[in-house]
Amino acid sequence: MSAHGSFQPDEPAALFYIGQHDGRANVQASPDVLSLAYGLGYDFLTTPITTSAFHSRVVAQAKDLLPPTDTTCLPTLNPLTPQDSNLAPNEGNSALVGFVSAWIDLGSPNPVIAKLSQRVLNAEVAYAAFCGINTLIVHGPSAQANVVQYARDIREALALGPFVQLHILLPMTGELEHDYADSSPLAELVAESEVDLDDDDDLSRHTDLYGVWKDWNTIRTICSYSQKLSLALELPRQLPAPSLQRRWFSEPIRLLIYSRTSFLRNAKGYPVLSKQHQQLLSRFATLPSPPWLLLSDVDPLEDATSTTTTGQPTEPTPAEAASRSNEKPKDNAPHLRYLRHLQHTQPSRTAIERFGQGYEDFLQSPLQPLTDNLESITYEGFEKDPVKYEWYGRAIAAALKDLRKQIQGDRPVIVAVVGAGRGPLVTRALQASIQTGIKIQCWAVEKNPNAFLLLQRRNAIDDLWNNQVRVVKSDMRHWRGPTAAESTAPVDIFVSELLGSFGDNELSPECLDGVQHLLHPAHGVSIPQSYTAHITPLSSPRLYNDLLSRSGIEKWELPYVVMLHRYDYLCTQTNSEAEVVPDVKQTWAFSHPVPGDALEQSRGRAGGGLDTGGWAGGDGGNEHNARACKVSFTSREPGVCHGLAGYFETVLYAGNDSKIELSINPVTMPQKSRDMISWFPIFFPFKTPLYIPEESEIEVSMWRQTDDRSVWYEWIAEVYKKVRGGKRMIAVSELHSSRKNACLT
Ligand SMILES: C[S@@+](CC[C@H](N)C(=O)[O-])C[C@H]1O[C@@H](n2cnc3c(N)ncnc32)[C@H](O)[C@@H]1O
Repeated sequence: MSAHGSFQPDEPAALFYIGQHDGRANVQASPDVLSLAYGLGYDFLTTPITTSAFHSRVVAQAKDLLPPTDTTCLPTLNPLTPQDSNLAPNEGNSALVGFVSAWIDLGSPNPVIAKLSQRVLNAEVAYAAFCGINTLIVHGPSAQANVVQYARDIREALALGPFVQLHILLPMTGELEHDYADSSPLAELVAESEVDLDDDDDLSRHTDLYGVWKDWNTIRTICSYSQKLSLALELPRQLPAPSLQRRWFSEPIRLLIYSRTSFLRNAKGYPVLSKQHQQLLSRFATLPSPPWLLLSDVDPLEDATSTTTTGQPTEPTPAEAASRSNEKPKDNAPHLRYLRHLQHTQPSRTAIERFGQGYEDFLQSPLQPLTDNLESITYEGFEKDPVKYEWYGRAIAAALKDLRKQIQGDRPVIVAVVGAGRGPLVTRALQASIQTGIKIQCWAVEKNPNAFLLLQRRNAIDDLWNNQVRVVKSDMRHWRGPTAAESTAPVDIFVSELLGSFGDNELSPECLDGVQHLLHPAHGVSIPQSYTAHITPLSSPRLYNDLLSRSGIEKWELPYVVMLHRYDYLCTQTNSEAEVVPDVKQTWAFSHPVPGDALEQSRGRAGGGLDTGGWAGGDGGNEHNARACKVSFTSREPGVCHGLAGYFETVLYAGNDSKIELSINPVTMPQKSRDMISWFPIFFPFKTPLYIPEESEIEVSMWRQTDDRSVWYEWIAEVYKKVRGGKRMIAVSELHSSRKNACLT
């Protein structure tokens, strides 16, 4: 393993050694210490930036100034002297992670301490960056700190160097296992001074399960979700509730800190992690850039190597040497070896995880197969789906059996695959005919000229379709259907796959409307018969951050297709198997053929005629495909909503004794179409993240709008806090609209 952590997928995360994580007893990183650490298998080493001499100097300065007599004249800090830091610019520094002094107290209620702390932070960050150490860890705010002031200081420090990366060290829960809150000698001086802590400034932030997360949210919000800011999260021995684990998983954690207390001992006395810890680590290991693992307070270099803190190995005395030769070889780094073992024995990935590797949290514009002609490689991607075509085959077979009973005589059943692509559904239709023994006349209609060529080739191959298929190059809305000479009957079954991640977002309703007039009026079947769109509120700092870094304002007004990976559902419920699942609500539904007179009425308004195929447009001819909804969600835990995750479900065919469905809704997908890989979810972003307090309601309004020539979506969310006897509105998002990027019909 290289000395530098690499961010390649699958590559095990790098590990660090640090001494005491409060930064005071840290081993000073000399070249000797570094090579000893590498020898043990560590990749990086942490180091304090300044010395104890510097600490003493600042404490002395603080004592002189306390209690503050004139708070308008706050202290400055003299520039660093050679005694203040052992660091110097050096090539090896890229393997070091700097610890900003743990004894500062940013945001202290005492103005002298707050100011001195800020000056120390700036001096240390600037000097570390000057020396080439750009990865720096800063302790989170103390229990008494003003978090807003703390965050403001961090924001200033982030600007001190172009490559500076600050990792805020926070415990996963509010329980103070370490000295997170009160280790600061500077803070201790407050007690000696006459400045009282405000009585209201209680420590309740840290007794609230989400208190630490709330602090983090304040810090990163004030730092405008800077990409230079991330988290070093310290893991307790007992992990908190799964909901809080999921929340942290969605945050930009670059370092996971395991200290001695995170480990248990197995029967042989070796350090191991609990099952829950292993599961959490496995989850993090699935990330394209897994966090680095930082071992703290374990395997001290001194114990393992007889190394002094200056890095010089000490000679054992003759007596020590004699006794050591009788000992069995000592495992110098059991914690490290154990974590390496876990890294190399991670569970294998699911079908969708393998398929989506490299696409995690990657925002893509949805396909527009109606306006664009797809590439062969895109079709090839669809065709790899192990579930979708199988289910379509079953649906066609079931429909054939049901229709055979309804069709008079023994004429073949007319099956038309509309939007046939390269023909996988044509193959399934022919196979269903063989399997059921029901004769069909098969049509393949495709508007993409390149795919049309391939369809003709496939048809000509004896072993494939053997010229059984009538291949038509046409937009389905303009197809006139089989002529009287070709068929004595209208189409019995239309088979199509025109669905996007949100069901109707690739204009399946508009396309199928345009061909519906060719369907047998009495018993004609559309496969799919219906589809529904679904949403749930999502927290994903990762996606929000990605959008922030993109140019243009239109980026907030578009839905994106994305394989969601680093996110948290804000509203959940428990299913019948006692599993926590997202609360996913339906927005609207479409079914085919369009029931009743809806189509005719719409067309009538538009002045178009059914027999022309397609509609004239512009006068409400597509109004029957407009939709609107208002759905409400409850959030028990606090969070931030960055957008809405969208999904679809479809009934391919529900017949006399079968119901064949596909779903990408995470709640129903395991039962309906597990392992299907053709669709990732869709994501509707919010330009301004919405803070969601605990016990609140999120009301989402959504529209599918049409001006007859195009279709677009609009979305908005309102947040209400439940109060006694009702609810009070506390936030509302902008009204987003994809009209400027509408899908053309
Ligand atoms: C998502 S692809 C599915 C292709 C194929 N059925 C499959 O499952 O692999 C949709 C196909 O429908 C075609 N298509 C979309 N709208 C169409 C229209 N109005 N008329 C004809 N073909 C259309 C596209 O060119 C594309 O080949």
